[in-house]
Amino acid sequence: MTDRTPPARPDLAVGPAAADPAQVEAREIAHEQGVVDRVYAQLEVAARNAQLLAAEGHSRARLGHEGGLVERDAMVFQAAKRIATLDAAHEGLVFGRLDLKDPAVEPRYVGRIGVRDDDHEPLLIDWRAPAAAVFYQATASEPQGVVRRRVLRCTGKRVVGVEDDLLDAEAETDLPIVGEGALMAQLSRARDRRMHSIVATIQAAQDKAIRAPSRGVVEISGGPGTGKTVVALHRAAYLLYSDRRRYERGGVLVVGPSGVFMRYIERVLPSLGETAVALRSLGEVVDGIDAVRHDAADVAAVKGAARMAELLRRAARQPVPGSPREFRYFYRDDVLRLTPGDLGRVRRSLLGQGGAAGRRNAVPQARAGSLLVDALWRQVKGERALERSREDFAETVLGDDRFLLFLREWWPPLYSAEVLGWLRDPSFLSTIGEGVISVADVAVLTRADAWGRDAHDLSVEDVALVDELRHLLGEPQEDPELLDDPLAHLVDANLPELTTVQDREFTGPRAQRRIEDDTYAHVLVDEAQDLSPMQWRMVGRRGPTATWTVVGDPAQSSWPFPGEADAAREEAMRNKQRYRFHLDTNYRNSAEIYRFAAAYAERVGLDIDLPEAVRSTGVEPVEAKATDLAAEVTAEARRMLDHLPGTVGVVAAAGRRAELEAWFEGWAEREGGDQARLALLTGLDTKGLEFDGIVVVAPGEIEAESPTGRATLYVVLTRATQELTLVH
Ligand SMILES: Nc1ncnc2c1ncn2[C@@H]1O[C@H](COP(=O)(O)OP(=O)(O)OP(=O)(O)O)[C@@H](O)[C@H]1O
Repeated sequence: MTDRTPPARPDLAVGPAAADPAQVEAREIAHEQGVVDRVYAQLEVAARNAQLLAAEGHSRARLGHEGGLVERDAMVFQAAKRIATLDAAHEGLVFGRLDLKDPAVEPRYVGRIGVRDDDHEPLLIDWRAPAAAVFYQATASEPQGVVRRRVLRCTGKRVVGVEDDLLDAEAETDLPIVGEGALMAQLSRARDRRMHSIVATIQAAQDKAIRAPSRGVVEISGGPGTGKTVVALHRAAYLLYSDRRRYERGGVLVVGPSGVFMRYIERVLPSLGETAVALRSLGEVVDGIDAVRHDAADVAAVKGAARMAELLRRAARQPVPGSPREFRYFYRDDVLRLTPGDLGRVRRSLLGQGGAAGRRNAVPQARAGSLLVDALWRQVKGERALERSREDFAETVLGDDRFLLFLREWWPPLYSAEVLGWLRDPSFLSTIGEGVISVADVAVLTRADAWGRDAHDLSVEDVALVDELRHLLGEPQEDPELLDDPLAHLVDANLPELTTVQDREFTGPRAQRRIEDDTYAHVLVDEAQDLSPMQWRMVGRRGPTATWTVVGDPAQSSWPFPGEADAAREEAMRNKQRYRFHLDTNYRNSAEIYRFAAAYAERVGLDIDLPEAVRSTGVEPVEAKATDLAAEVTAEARRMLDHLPGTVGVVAAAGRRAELEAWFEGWAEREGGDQARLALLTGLDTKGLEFDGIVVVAPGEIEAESPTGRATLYVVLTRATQELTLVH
């Protein structure tokens, strides 16, 4: 079922002057060009005015009514500038026209932003404004007063085509109806390396999700290619428009599966005039970290599990591995000794002082020093010593290099990546893991391939753990009370002796923002079915008071324990109200390709959400048996590149990555460097992406790669718009 009931499509020209279709089209284009020219001219005027007014000073801009106009014009100017630079080649500023039944009402033009004429009458309506909603919601069965909906295809400022839908066949009108329908024209276009806005052809069911009220959590579900991602991005633009103050100030965070995916979607919001959005892949959610490497499936399954939260909570309370376990101090006639038991008591008392969240880094070194001095003072027995006051004693101890060195080692500021590194040690892991993780978990986490080379070499899965620790430990900060530390001169020189190689390796001086700055006013999670419980905790921290958009399709999930992830997702949403939207038309795949993918999914027992693919190409997917895999795959990729106008993806199991690159060495340059139409990908890399042609290398290997390999292969099979070849 398409969202819009197919409109009536009579002969090309309706009405009295049934003329040559090409002539009618040319006449219509010329007319629309006149309108578009007027809009651009007015935009230039607005831009000049905005510049002049802005030059008069910002302060006026926020005063009174006139000020409001300045602000608006400046916005128009900014948005227009971005549109002009970013998307002129693909998408025009004016894209829609509505002709209403009431002949007294002038046609309305809809565009990426709103533009008014000199009398402040709307010349172009912002697609997000209430007056534009009918452009998307009118259907042939419910025309809502619209007779004809027209989509203008522009290249830059030039109108190159129009596509009409006659919505009210009963209406008495002599409006000509031109073209094949905007949606089909849009869906058949060649794909490039970027996702484009669908602002001209948003379908009614999609529009409902986009314009849902900015409350609680909007959940968008649907099978492959139903527009979940692109709809969610348009929703972000809609929210910024409808409550700019709240969302621009509070920030909008978009979380997606990979860096490749973030690059794929990064143009959509700027092309809608919005740039105030943080786009982060799961490996980049924590400031200053950009992890791209994935752990092996079994390692990822342990690191992402909910039990890691308790494991890390325990780790964050442990003594620093390798730090001194006791301390002796000679004072007058006394030998004072802090035993492991004494130090444990002081540590627990300090941990109790880290604020409501019990954060270790929130307790300054000076506070730790003072408690240790108390513990020492309680042991002072000798008469000569007791002649002196506690203050004298404290001054002596705190001025003693030996004590200060001990203090630095025993209560240092802790970096989360450093604490994560402690988990590499089997005995540390066994101590804190008792009753939390299994022997099998310990075996997985202590395997050589479970961790990177050092604290900076983090996997995507590690990032959620680092974030958990950041929130358990608090920000490491220089202790202001120790800034004039008499020991400062000593510390630099002595650091190599003070810490083990491992300690220093895991002490990352990463630039981090403050924890309080992590939150956003809106959080959009794409491919939500893939988040592990630990990743839900990380993302949840970004939006305790935010509104949310959550997008996903459970059948495409690469997380093996959905129950646990659902619980963590509930926790992250904190009982917010849900608004659910379901999309059921596949706009990506040809009907032939999706039929093939759906049959596969059913055969292997995936519980799929079955959308209807609306576009048929007559080209069935091909399965080939290769005797020489490299030769077959490269020949097929060559064939696709030669006759498909857009992109081609070659997908193989992660284990074949290096081999695949060798097969295609030099191809990227041949196809035009960065603009290359060819991409080499692993199964997981393909999440959320699409290509005109897909070549799957040894699909059985992708299936066998992880417990969720079948779901991954289903994702791969649903990436192509035109052609799909599997080489076994
Ligand atoms: N209304 C529309 N008009 C034109 N194109 C559309 C429309 N809706 C979706 N599309 C196109 O369909 C393709 C699939 O959209 P999108 O990637 O958002 O789907 P998805 O549901 O997130 O897919 P998946 O779950 O498989 O990753 C994109 O090329 C998108 O531009």
